[in-house]
Amino acid sequence: MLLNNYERLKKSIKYRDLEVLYSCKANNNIDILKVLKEEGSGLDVVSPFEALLGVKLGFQKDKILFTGNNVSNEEMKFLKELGILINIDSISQLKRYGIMFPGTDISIRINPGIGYGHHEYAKTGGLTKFGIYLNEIEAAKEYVMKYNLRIRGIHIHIGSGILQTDPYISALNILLKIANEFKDLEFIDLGGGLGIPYRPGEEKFDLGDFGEKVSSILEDFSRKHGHVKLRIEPGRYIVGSCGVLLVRVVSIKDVSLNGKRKIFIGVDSGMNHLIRPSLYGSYHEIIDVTKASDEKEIVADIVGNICETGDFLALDRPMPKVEEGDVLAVMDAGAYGYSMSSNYNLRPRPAEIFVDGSTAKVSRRRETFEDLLSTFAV
Ligand SMILES: Cc1ncc(COP(=O)(O)O)c(C=O)c1O
Ligand SMILES: N[C@@H](CCCC[NH3+])C(=O)O
Repeated sequence: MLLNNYERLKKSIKYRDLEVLYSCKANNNIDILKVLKEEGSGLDVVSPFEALLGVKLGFQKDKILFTGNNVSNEEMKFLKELGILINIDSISQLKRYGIMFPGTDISIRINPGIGYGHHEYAKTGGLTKFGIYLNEIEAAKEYVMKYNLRIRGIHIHIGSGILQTDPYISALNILLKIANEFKDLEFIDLGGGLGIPYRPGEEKFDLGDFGEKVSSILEDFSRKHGHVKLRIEPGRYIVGSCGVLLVRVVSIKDVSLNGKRKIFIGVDSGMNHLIRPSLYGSYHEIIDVTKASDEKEIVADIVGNICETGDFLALDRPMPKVEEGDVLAVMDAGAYGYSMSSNYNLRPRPAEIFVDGSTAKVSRRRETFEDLLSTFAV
């Protein structure tokens, strides 16, 4: 499934010079990273350790791009020493970079003024903290001249969980207008954000339409202004459908108050392992894999073991008659699941199992109490 998603996306864009930089914030499972590296993928990284991990795993350095936000001078120094290109996110960062590393290469993240995403929090274009705004470009050019910097690429990333092509085309057109103002650009980076259907019956992203439109715009641009490489930075699209979170039902509460009945299916996991439902109200399909039939008989909230009322994996969900001890599979948990998990309530994270055909291996072992204790100054 992983390779299918990767290949399908790559093949949909016919433009002759395409580079895919997998966005490893979606899922940093080491076996996934190894597979994608073997396929020739590059890496979109957003923190010094993501960059270091990419280098340690053997990703080509010139295929790793660091797109940080509120980046400190210490972090920039670390990345420069590692040999990773920095995609500059603000005028402040550009100025500080120029003083520290005059005469070197950069890329620039532009905020095209429009943002899209599956939730307000998943929009990164528009009035957000991300990127250099269109009305800051003149100032950016001045710093580029002053510090003799070379802009190798320009970049946008307008948001995450986008299911239509149009937002990409609007943003790309804005970016390409600006591209004319920079000489000898090596790449145009369209960012990531391609969505996947989470709900039954939800429409898929029309990859054919996306690929065709993006390719034709880029071909046209290259003909008029000289050749540029196209980069994209998908995360969710590649890994979202590949992951399943397995949880066990430990306790069922069937109660009523003021005439309203409520069934709580309590599991041994929660927002500490998959925060998307609590944070964005996101929907994940949940299947009782212990039951032979999926016939819906009850409506229940599927809740975790964390001390927060907002700790749920699903609300008012039609389910079969789940029993204590059953295992539930929370589907499409491959993107922003483990990578957004935490030790809240001092609960260890689960293991990660990498399944390849009929073989399975532990990619990351389950955390222990000793792991949690190891950072305490006891
Ligand atoms: C700069 C950048 N590129 C790529 C991505 C990947 O996004 P997605 O997983 O939605 O494809 C993100 C995350 O939103 C990002 O911040
Ligand atoms: N973490 C998000 C989206 C934001 C991605 C990072 N900018 C999700 O689960 O959908």
